[in-house]
Amino acid sequence: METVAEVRGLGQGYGRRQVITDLNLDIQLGVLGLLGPNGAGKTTLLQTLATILPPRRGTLRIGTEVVDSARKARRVRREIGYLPQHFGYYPAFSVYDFVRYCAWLRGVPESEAHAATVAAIGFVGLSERSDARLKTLSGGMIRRCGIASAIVGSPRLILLDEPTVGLDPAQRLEFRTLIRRLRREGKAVVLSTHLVEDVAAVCDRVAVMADGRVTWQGRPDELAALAVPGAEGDTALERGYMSLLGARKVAV
Ligand SMILES: Nc1ncnc2c1ncn2[C@@H]1O[C@H](COP(=O)(O)OP(=O)(O)OP(=O)(O)O)[C@@H](O)[C@H]1O
Repeated sequence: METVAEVRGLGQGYGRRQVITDLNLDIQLGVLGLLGPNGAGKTTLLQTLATILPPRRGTLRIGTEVVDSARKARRVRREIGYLPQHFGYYPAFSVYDFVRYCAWLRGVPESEAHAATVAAIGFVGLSERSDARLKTLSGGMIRRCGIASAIVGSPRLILLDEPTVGLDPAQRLEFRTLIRRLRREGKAVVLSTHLVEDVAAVCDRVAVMADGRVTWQGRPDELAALAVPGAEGDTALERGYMSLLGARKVAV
């Protein structure tokens, strides 16, 4: 399986605070779920992969490029789509304006920007609302718009930080359909979430983070198989995940 991004020995932090320590991760084609308790470092890792935070230690490789300078970060950014947990937008922008602006930020060439914008808006099913102002859209439509902004220009690596927060059940099902389509189109998607059901529904692999490290990696069925008798959780995957977290607490 082709590796789209690779992190080796990553150290990351804010000021004097160390948040990620010696983290190693390979990101391959398909959908990787990133699970972990609050504060584990998931957002910090996604921001590093998005080349927003330069690694303090270790290396980040995107495609064939080792990203060790601002110039190289700019070069690979075209290949990366990032949807932050709380993404900002101008409420007066239309859907089209917003996605086109994101295409410009990503460096999509001007000659391709219109077609790329129209395609991304079509992908998330918002073509008929293309001229609607963002302030008139529902929360679910705003999220879809955010996904359009992350995929415009067809990046290979798509990083989604808790994209289903606040969505109703029907919108979450729609979201899963979009993720499955991205997988079919040969993308590498990293999905940070607290919703184990989303991982069970769409992820090929799971990485569990705790205290700034990846503490477990494998397939969802392998995570489910870690469940110990009497483990908390409503689904097999939740029971496996809770057992892993419990085991970690005992081990520390
Ligand atoms: N800008 C910042 N300045 C200082 N500390 C930060 C900053 N951003 C995050 N942190 C700290 O870094 C640690 C990791 O945060 P991060 O947001 O990466 O975790 P997370 O796994 O995404 O958490 P959550 O599930 O709550 O979103 C936390 O202890 C957090 O308080």
